Amino acid sequence: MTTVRAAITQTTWTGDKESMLDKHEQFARDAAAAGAEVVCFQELFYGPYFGITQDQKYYRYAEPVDGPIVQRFAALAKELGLVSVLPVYEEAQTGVYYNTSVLVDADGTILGKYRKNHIPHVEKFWEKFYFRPGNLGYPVFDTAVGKVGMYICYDRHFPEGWRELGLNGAHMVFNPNATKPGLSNRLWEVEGPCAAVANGYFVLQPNRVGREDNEYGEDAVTFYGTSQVIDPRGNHVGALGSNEHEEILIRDLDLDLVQQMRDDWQFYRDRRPDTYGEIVEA
Ligand SMILES: NC(=O)NCCC(=O)O
Repeated sequence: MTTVRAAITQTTWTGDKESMLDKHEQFARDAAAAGAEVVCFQELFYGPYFGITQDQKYYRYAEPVDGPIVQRFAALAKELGLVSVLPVYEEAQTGVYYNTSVLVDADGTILGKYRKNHIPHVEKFWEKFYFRPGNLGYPVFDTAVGKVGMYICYDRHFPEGWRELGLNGAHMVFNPNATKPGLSNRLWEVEGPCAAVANGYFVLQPNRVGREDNEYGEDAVTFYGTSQVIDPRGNHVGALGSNEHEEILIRDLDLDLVQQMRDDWQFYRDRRPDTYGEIVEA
């Protein structure tokens, strides 16, 4: 059996970037001490979820992917031998911003990045003010823990991207989130398991938790946590995260399940791309 010990974290905004960075460094250290080989943080992990409002001041949270934040956590990944998925606010060039996850291997090498392709612009998720849609497709990377893909929050409503990640060879997909009560609750329950079974891979979904009180006053929202890890048969691996508290979820992934599920259900054989032409018409 090939087992990977994975960690995902759910945290609450402290009110400042430096303490968020320190908190996540400690979480990575705690995860590694518990034997984790890979960690994924929540969406835009070191900032508030500023999509609640449209305010230029939040552009200052962006930095290049070779900037100090990624450098710090790449050095930490190397020190801890921990594959790390780092959801950051990327400034690609002056005034060009993406919602990005950077993937760092266990030796500290920056393997690449995924840029969120589907950008929401609905009540309190005003992301088109902050991000260009991604332009890097759906890459999958060979890491020390296996074949890793990434997909970010609102992306999860789009089965097409999940499928691309499967076709590109993913055995585990990390899907960092910032979602809150309301329309998304039921979707949160079904989308991860559906993606896992349809594509025969593990889905790992950290979500923010708690109220971002100190940031938006009366407009503040409460994120519901309940981070989850789902196996290729659609079952939860361990319990969901708390819906109130910060937490590190540490879960053992039996990677043999990927092949077993794909052998039992021949979805890759039986899919009919020749009948799906309309999907790729704009
Ligand atoms: N962060 C983000 O994309 N939120 C959109 C709401 C959702 O998809 O749950």
